[in-house]
Amino acid sequence: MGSWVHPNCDIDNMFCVSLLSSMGIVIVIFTIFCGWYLLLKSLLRKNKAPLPLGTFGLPFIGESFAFIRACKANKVLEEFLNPRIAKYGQVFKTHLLLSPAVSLGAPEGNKFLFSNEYKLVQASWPRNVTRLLGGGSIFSKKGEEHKQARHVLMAFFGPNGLQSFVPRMHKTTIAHFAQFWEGKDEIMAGNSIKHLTFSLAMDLFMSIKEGPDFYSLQHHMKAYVAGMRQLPLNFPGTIYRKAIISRENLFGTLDKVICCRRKDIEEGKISTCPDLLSILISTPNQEGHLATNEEIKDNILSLLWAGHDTTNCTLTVILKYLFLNPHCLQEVIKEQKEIEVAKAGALLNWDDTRKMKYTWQAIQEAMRLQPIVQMSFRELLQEFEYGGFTIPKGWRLFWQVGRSHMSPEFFPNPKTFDPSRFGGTGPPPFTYLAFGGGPHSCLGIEFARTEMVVFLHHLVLNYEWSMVDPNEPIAMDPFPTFRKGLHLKIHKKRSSNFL
Ligand code: HEM
Repeated sequence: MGSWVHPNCDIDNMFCVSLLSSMGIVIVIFTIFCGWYLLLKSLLRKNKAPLPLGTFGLPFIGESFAFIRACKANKVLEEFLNPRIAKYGQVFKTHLLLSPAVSLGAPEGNKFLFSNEYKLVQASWPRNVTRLLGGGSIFSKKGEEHKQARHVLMAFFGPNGLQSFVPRMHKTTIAHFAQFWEGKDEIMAGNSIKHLTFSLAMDLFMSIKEGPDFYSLQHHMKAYVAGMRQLPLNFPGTIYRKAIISRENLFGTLDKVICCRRKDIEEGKISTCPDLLSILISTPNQEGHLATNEEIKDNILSLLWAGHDTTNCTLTVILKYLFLNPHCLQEVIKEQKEIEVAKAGALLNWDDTRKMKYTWQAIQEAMRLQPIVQMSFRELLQEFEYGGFTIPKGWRLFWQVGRSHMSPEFFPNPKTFDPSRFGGTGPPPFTYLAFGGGPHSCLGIEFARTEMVVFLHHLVLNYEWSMVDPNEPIAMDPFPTFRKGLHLKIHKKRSSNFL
């Protein structure tokens, strides 16, 4: 009995057979090719140094959770680095924040990394951060473009640029103490100092004093900065989405401020260097180009982000170490008194701040014991060999600020707070990295140094302080933050010369 067959069925069957056999051929060719490729790769690898020891951890997540947990607990060295160094050696591989990564060791690894910027490695920030910083930001620039951006910003952040702003910093600091510390016997120092460093940035970056623009920027900065610590989940209701919206709101205010300033400069109503904004508007890069509004906005936001919490967290850490080491505090007071006597009531200037050598040593020592920025990443531009290992292109190098800070070889009695380590020629090169190193080292180091010594000048001459809980724990958020806000008892020693 003949079966009923659709007239198109034979054609379909033939088509299926030929499709299957073609696919079979493709699969066979693909398999041969892959086998050949793997064989070739393994033959080539035989002549190459091996990959560093270490583990990539879980699929996709890698060792990110262990790393983030150690960072948050302020125990990167003890809980993440040291166990791996003990197991795998100074150079080891891991998998962090969605990418294979290698730690090179210190100080040799630091030297290697910083001297190969632009050549073998380049700065690399996670996508969640670059999306919020914007393409015009110095943090997003690579190679030649980075050099150009840095050149323009140094017109403000270099010693020559900053000199004229020191008396203004001192004045704002005095006003801050009068508003927030005067008449109090207790204070949450973390909040107060955060407000001061924000006020200084507002004033020196854009000449914005407390008022509607100040409060609007302060409000939106909070949500913006919170987004930097999130995965880039851009959905309604996520912290990341809120940060993106805040960036747009911040841009709204900045647009208005930049527009007014351009007009004032064009009409000759204002000098071209009363603050960072005017300098950015009027300073061409080495190729003669002026910055666009987008670049100016991206950079101002980036600098507010990079310079605000870093400096205020550092100041709180210093207050702790000076309180716990009264003999060092006495040295700081002695130095500041000598400067004050010589000033005879005038506001501090640049030269005064450079005379505050012991105070600066105490700040550096506090940052040795408690690094503020914990680590950073670089992306590998090409494969290279280091320490007997092959490091493949596309992996990331991650360096840790504190890796050599506790080494007795470079810092004898490493747990002791001893500012004099930074006297003379200071620690050996590439062992102390609180402000990074190489072409991407901290752009704001002189700005931060000046803010901090001016703050300490006023504080130690006018106030005594004690920590309500000397064991108040510090969490990394992402910078060292006292869990209770650094609760201090304060006592005014005398009425200030300036009040
Ligand atoms: C005590 C306070 C500060 C600490 C501990 C600190 C630390 C650092 C570190 C470790 C780096 C290097 C990051 C890397 O290599 O990937 C860096 C870079 C940077 N810092 Fe700071 N910083 C501080 C204050 C500031 C201030 C006040 C500003 C500006 C207002 C600033 C702006 C920058 C910028 C723009 C970069 C990137 C430079 C570049 O890529 O060329 N920092 N900082």
